[in-house]
Amino acid sequence: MAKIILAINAGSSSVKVSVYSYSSVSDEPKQLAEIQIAGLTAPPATLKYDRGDEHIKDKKIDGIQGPEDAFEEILKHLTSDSGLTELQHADDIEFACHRIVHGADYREPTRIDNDTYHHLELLSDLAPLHNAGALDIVKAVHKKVPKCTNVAFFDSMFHQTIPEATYTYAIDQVKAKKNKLRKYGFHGISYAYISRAVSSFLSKPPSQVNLIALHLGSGASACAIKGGESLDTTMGLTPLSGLPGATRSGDIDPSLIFHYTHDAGKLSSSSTKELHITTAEQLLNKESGWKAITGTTDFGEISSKAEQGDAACKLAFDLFVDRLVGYIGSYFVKLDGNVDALVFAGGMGEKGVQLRKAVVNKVKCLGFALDDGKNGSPDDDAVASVSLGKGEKAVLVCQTDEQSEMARECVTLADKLRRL
Ligand SMILES: Nc1ncnc2c1ncn2[C@@H]1O[C@H](COP(=O)(O)OP(=O)(O)O)[C@@H](O)[C@H]1O
Ligand SMILES: CC(=O)OP(=O)(O)O
Ligand SMILES: [Mg+2]
Repeated sequence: MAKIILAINAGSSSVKVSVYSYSSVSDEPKQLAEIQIAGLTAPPATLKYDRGDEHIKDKKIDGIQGPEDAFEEILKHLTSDSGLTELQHADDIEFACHRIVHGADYREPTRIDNDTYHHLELLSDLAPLHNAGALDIVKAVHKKVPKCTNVAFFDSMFHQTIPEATYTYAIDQVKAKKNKLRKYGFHGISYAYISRAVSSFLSKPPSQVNLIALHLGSGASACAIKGGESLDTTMGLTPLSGLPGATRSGDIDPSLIFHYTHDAGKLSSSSTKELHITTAEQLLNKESGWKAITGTTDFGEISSKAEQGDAACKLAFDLFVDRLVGYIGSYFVKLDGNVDALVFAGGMGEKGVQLRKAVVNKVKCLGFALDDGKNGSPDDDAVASVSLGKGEKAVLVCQTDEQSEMARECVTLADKLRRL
């Protein structure tokens, strides 16, 4: 009988869940449905639901308080859809795969039992604004689907191959090791998907493919991928560093926080019993980025207003292009100029026509060039080329899919995860 996997992606502003079935561990999981609640930080949230090729629902939804609420609403929708015959009762779910942003030194997908749960809770201090929401969903699954096996997939896992000189911060090494202060890197589930999908598109094994990959969503990062493995990435100890995001500052001079507010080190009003965040973390993570410069977190809106001459939007747009081309240049050198493709992914990477144009224009000197026609409407496949011709290095758009990456890995590991 077919077994059901739920793959749950708790992002900073959305909860996305895909439903898969599989019969044996040698199967590719088959996607049955995809549902998401987005806009959690800018209510009212929106719910989108697709089953197979059918678009079932797209509506605004009130009263969603956070990720746990969003998940319960999603589960209710899935189990009450009579068209989704494979999932009529929550107990039909064998595995729930959870995207956990910070896994510190976890090196592989891990079954979540009581001990792992508490260990992950302790890690929340390293990613105070990310892990807590995902753990709330783990709790909700435990309550609503007690028979299913919860498995943690870590965003940080893909970056274990980053060399020591790259992941080390130039601070006291005893304190650094004791407190686990180093670059971890995130969006790794997405980069694993991108590396595999692009290698298959280029008809080469991942071990022979070098990429500069850009995951540009509410949180944005870049990654240098060498032979299918992470060589460097822009996020660090937490997802705050590197590129700016919807509400995140990205890299700043660390001294800036002492000039920003005298209360920077005090606990912020968002702190709760489980969550300890300072005013500085609150400001730089939640009240910076596009929201601070333009008043909106929607980069689509920022891009069109920038074109119409809105000064704040133009500043945000140009600032992002500036940071992006800086990292592309740096990673091009780190990869010795052997780059098979520059890959755009994530909401802004996939939909940001103007953004891709501005970035690729600036990195022409590295051998990248865009086909304006293809860039305006890329093919709807997992990977589409938007580059000019065969002479130039490839520029690709990848519709990254963290849920499918987790489900695929879960099927491969199913026997081991069940036995543990
Ligand atoms: N047409 C567009 N052009 C550029 N960016 C867009 C466009 N439409 C949506 N976006 C951006 O995509 C982001 C969402 O990306 P996504 O990867 O789904 O985010 P998340 O981090 O929540 O997973 C939105 O915050 C928005 O800024
Ligand atoms: C790691 C991270 O920033 O994730 P998201 O983009 O979902 O916020
Ligand atoms: Mg995301």
